[in-house]
Amino acid sequence: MNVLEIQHLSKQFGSHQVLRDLNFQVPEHSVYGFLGQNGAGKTTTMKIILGLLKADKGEVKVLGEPVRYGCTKTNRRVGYLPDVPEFYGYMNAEQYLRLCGEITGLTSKEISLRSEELLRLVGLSEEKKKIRGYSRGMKQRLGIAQALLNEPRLLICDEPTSALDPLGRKEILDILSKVREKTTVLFSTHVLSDVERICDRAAVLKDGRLVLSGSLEELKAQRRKDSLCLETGTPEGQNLLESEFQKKGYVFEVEKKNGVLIFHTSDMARLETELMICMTEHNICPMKMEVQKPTLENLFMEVIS
Ligand SMILES: Nc1ncnc2c1ncn2[C@@H]1O[C@H](COP(=O)(O)OP(=O)(O)OP(=O)(O)O)[C@@H](O)[C@H]1O
Repeated sequence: MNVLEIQHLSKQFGSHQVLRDLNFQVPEHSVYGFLGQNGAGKTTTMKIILGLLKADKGEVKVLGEPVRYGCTKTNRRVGYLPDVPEFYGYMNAEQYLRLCGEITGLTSKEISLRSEELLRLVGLSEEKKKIRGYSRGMKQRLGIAQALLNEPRLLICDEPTSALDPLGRKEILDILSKVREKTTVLFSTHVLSDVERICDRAAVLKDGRLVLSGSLEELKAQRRKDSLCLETGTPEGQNLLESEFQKKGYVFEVEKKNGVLIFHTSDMARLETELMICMTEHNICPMKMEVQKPTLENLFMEVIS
């Protein structure tokens, strides 16, 4: 089942077309990475999902129910962590969650039980100090606890790891990874390693268009360009291999970088076998041979540039 469905979504600010015919679905219990450079339209999309901005065209459905601008009905099932969450600094975490619980109509007992569980989840159960003394990472963790208080079916986090140090980033990613058992997570980021670490699906937004979307495996397979780096003893050997293998149908490209040949291929096994045969026949001695798998980073650079 899809927790979130976005169809033909478009949005313009003045003459600036920010979103152009966006289509994607977020399946239940997935951790979905929403990637894009600064200004790509990630926050705009999230605000439309939350009914905080009006779309010009298209439809957004949360759990099968259409989202309407200004009508927060679907938000009863959605938790939201903005990029810079704001709190009452004079409260401690427990007091703050109690206030949020009371506003959302939870009973006192429900608030106590859920706050205890959530503060444990985000590593703040022993933290008694006022929120004004919190680090950025602690505030993000408290923001996640707050967003989960109402047991949402969809948790939306806007760049939850940006501006955090590696430890803070890891803590947030571990939490998001853990909560997928209970909810579905959509989070925006421009940090690819975050996506590779915890997401099962991702979409890449560029100039308001989705240039890629799917499971991480599907994404990598779409642009599968395994490559093989080869160092040989002599420039003559290199030149021969370069010209021989450029002609092969299963080799997209042969690059030469700092004395290393890089073969981009659709058939790694065949490339390895035929390279070995060719090198043996021409007495070319391989110094180093290394297969490089496509990473999300390479793929992102490919579609963004
Ligand atoms: N209310 C608004 N009025 C006019 N332009 C806006 C408004 N909100 C956003 N924009 C513009 O829309 C574009 C997309 O902004 P958005 O905040 O959605 O991008 P983003 O992908 O979240 O970027 P970032 O990573 O920097 O947060 C930007 O060029 C931004 O300046």
